[in-house]
Amino acid sequence: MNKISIIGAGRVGETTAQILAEEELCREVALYDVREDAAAGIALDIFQTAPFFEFDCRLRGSHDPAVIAGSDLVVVTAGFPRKPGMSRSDVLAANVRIIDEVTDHILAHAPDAIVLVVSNPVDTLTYRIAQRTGWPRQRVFGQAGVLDASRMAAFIAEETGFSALDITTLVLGGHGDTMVPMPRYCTINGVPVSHFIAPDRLAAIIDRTRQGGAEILALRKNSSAYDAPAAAVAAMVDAISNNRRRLMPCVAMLDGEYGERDIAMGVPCVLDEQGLAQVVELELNDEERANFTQSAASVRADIGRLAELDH
Ligand SMILES: NC(=O)C1=CN([C@@H]2O[C@H](COP(=O)(O)OP(=O)(O)OC[C@H]3O[C@@H](n4cnc5c(N)ncnc54)[C@H](O)[C@@H]3O)[C@@H](O)[C@H]2O)C=CC1
Ligand SMILES: O=C([O-])CC(=O)C(=O)O
Repeated sequence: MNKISIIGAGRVGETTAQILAEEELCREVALYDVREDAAAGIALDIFQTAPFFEFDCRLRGSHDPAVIAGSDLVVVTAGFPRKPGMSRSDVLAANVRIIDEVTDHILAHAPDAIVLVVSNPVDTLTYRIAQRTGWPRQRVFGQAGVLDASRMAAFIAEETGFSALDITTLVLGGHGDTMVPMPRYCTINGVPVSHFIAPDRLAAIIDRTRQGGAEILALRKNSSAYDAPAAAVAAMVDAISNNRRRLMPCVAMLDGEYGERDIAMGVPCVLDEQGLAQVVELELNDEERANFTQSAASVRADIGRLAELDH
């Protein structure tokens, strides 16, 4: 991939830029932020790590949105993070204005790009960008489940003592308290986690996963999580940039899959160089189905607020 832009050079944006450059996932990373000179300073600072991390990817930052021109992929990390005690939905009204402005910059300067949305509430803002651009779901999708699954994997590694490398997890649904961890699909090198973890301990891990973002927020206090979120974004970018056809949970626009339509939420998808190549439909059991439906209802409540915010 030639050029990847990051809109919003805050904590998640900056950390993502560093990983994309270090891993040489493209030839150029462009950073755009409304804060005067901030993106330029961050790009320069990261480029000056090139001799240490041995990369020759270029970085450029600006408060002129034209810096994103010609991007193959745009990562959207602009917007307010929540503060302790808030839900992600509490920043919807503030962030939808930012996201609309950002979308117009993408339409104007990067009309052929794939858009990877990170800003919260990510399901609703992915939906918003899909609506405003009118682009197919293949090119507009969001990051949530890759991060949520990595948290669940960390908790399982702590609980069992097994290497995090051997743990596979899956989290679907909206990126909120109603997210849907899928223990039936969680294994340690193919062995179901239920073989190693008692039901009450597994229930506690599921609950902790649902609260994973709030746990970091409560500890960091001045910011929400950004190291693992940036790594999750970079993993998705790597799948796209290297045409890997990886199976990853993505915030995808649904068109009847899982019984839902006109909504964006987390489902397993195949990522390749075109973006979101395919939504994979799993057979859900009764409990998973009930949880997924409840999660869809909560995302839909936020999507319903978009119309009110337009007035
Ligand atoms: N989907 C996910 O899994 C995750 C989502 N997030 C979300 O990502 C967003 C960013 O989080 P942080 O980087 O921690 O916040 P931050 O406050 O460090 O950075 C946000 C950046 O957006 C910029 N910005 C604001 N309005 C803009 C505009 N109109 N155009 C361009 N840039 C603009 C700000 O100047 C700031 O630099 C938040 O909404 C947060 O909730 C964070 C972690 C995980
Ligand atoms: O918790 C937050 O607000 C940020 C986020 O989405 C996460 O870390 O999962």
